[in-house]
Amino acid sequence: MYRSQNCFGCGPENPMGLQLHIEQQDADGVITHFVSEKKHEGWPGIQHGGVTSALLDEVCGYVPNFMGLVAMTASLNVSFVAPIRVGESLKITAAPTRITRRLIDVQAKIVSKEGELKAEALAKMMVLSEEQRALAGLTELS
Ligand SMILES: CCCCCCCC(=O)SCCNC(=O)CCNC(=O)[C@H](O)C(C)(C)COP(=O)(O)OP(=O)(O)OC[C@H]1O[C@@H](n2cnc3c(N)ncnc32)[C@H](O)[C@@H]1OP(=O)(O)O
Repeated sequence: MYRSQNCFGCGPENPMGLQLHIEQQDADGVITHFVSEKKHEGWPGIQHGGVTSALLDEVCGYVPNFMGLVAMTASLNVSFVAPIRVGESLKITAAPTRITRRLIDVQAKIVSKEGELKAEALAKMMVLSEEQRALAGLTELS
């Protein structure tokens, strides 16, 4: 399990970030909660799609992270199913659908408090080799 204090998604020291607190839900799944604020707006009153994508990306990143693996998002395919209103409380989950040595496929979802599906994503998380970790400058993680 690795932490990055300044991570845009989960870093507690990033004042511009989403400051998500992500927990392990079961063996491999993860969960977090988020309330959309005015600063996350795109169209008036509606959460920006980039914020939605960042929420999904972050929970996908925590699936390999909880497995003790350093991985990066190789691809993220997002479906924006229904508008997310400013002020809405959201539940965000992710779980692996396929695990191989180098690639972990992850499915993530955002649902409202009432259980309405708002967005979903399929991500391919690439487990970094030692060489790729060094190239990315990620050898000193703790
Ligand atoms: C605690 C903090 C949590 C943080 C969560 C946030 C997560 C993020 O947002 S990470 C940031 C965004 N992502 C990035 O910046 C990644 C940028 N991309 C890269 O660094 C590289 O493209 C990387 C590492 C993904 C893949 O590197 P590359 O050298 O192409 O991989 P390589 O080792 O050669 O490929 C391995 C296999 O994967 C396949 N592959 C590579 N990319 C992809 C892809 N996008 N989709 C599918 N397959 C892929 C290759 O074809 C290859 O297959 P095979 O072995 O059958 O030939």
